[in-house]
Amino acid sequence: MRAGLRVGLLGGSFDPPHAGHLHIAREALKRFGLDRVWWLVSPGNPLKRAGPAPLADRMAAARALVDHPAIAVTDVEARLGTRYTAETLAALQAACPGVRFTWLMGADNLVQFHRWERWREIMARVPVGVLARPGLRLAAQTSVAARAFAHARLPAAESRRLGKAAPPAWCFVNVPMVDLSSTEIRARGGWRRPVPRG
Ligand SMILES: Nc1ncnc2c1ncn2[C@@H]1O[C@H](COP(=O)(O)OP(=O)(O)OP(=O)(O)O)[C@@H](O)[C@H]1O
Ligand SMILES: O=C(O)c1ccc[n+]([C@@H]2O[C@H](COP(=O)([O-])O)[C@@H](O)[C@H]2O)c1
Repeated sequence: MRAGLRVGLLGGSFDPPHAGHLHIAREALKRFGLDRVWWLVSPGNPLKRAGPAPLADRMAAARALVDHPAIAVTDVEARLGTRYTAETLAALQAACPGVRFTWLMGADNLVQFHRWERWREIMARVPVGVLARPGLRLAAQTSVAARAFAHARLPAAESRRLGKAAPPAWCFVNVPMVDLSSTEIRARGGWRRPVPRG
């Protein structure tokens, strides 16, 4: 992989993937000055008790949805055997020296970011790009992590510098919002989990 390539990592359960994911991935490419976005389809969020649908189903649905040449769908965490984001980043940085990774997330995840394993290490490893999500813009910007790293916040007007900024650096961008969530899609039966056999 080309040294200096700027890769945004959008981790998620994608249970199921939806237009909101695609929207923020496209916005992140533009707003944060990235060359690529990789979706990291998670084997399972360490903070969620209920397991998601099988990884193969979520990967297939994500691949069917993504239609952009700079956005790739990956099962990197399953391949690396990592579950926590801090571990995943350490392994990716060791495997791809020279690639500049940026962690991407919706505003909801910044609200609870301080509960993630070794979250300060994540901030020290990579720039973090946060994208607006309906109803969560204020909560994100006043969250524990936002306050702890107020000194490392890049103004939205300079968001295109994020992809090559030295960490710690984070930026919140107020992009147009898509009001969709996997929870809502599951609740209306829009994602059929395979029925377990036996
Ligand atoms: N509509 C959206 N707007 C902004 N960010 C989003 C949106 N949907 C998902 N994201 C972000 O994408 C990443 C992966 O999200 P995830 O796969 O958990 O989807 P979700 O819709 O939030 O799922 P769930 O409802 O099950 O929590 C997270 O960082 C999340 O904040
Ligand atoms: O590392 C952690 O402690 C941690 C805690 C919660 C969520 N994450 C990651 O955040 C991403 C979004 O998770 P989710 O389930 O909200 O889609 C996904 O990549 C998870 O692995 C990571």
